[in-house]
Amino acid sequence: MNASELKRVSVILNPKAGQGRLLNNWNEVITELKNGFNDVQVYETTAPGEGASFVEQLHSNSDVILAAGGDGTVHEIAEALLSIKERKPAFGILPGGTCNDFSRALGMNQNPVKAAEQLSQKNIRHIDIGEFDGHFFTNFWGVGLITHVSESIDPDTKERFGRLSYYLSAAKSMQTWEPFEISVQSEEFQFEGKAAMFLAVNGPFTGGIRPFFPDTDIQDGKLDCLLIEEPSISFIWNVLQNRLTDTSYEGQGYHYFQSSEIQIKTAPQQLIDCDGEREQKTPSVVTCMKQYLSALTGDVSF
Ligand SMILES: Nc1ncnc2c1ncn2[C@@H]1O[C@H](COP(=O)(O)OP(=O)(O)OP(=O)(O)O)[C@@H](O)[C@H]1O
Repeated sequence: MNASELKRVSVILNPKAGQGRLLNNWNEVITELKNGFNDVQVYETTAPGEGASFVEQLHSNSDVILAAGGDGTVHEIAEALLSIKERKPAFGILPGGTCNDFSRALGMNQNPVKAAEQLSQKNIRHIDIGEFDGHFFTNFWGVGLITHVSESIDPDTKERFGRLSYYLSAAKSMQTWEPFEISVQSEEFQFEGKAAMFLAVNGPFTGGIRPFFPDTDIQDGKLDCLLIEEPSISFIWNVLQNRLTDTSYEGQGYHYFQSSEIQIKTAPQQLIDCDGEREQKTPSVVTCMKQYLSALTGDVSF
């Protein structure tokens, strides 16, 4: 698929995402998109799951499908698109939620009008996608502390404090976390023991910040993985200083590695957090599907 073939765009809009943030300048967003594409159609969702149904209806008549909303909308639409067996339209994001982690990974401007301008440039890249047990993820797969953090975010706090609510919830979860037994098996790294969290990421942003995984590459066919045995203040300090991949910190309760396939077993069974959605449980085999999706990207060096 090359840029000149991208003419028909279907925009799937969650008008409720980020308290309707995208609607503030929606006419300008559409004007920008029409500068780049011949045919721009908008479909508004009215309930969870409708984004996926739109993808099923629209994919054969669209060159590009844009997810307009937050990370939940992005996950739903990307997963539906990735499940299509035939030719897949290209994927793009108009960021409209709280963290917009995967849109940041694709280099999208967080101002929706500017993001529409970037999309109209038709800068197409083939990007990696995560897969586990028949499901897809664009940004991350995790168990342990990360699941507790997203589960304990209070919707009112999220509405008032936005991204800060993730850190407030993380601080709360740090006091109540419980270790679990984990077995991590991959070609590059093996571990058996107690842990607080295991995370495998495709994009570098988690909770809207980059320091967790400064060096990720979403075209290298590998996931960046982090195993934390016991979270500590010194660990958080390392994270905030952007030094997580510095191997001299190995042995201080965390392990960082890259891999394209990881087998994870836990006891007791753990709820998986996948791009912020929490439905499946361990055990799992998590893999990276190299350059599996054509995506419209913004200003980012790959
Ligand atoms: N009209 C709608 N009303 C309510 N929920 C919807 C609607 N359309 C889509 N949804 C669902 O809302 C969920 C959350 O959406 P999304 O993550 O985009 O917004 P958000 O929660 O405001 O953003 P963020 O996750 O970044 O905070 C998605 O799972 C989506 O399926």
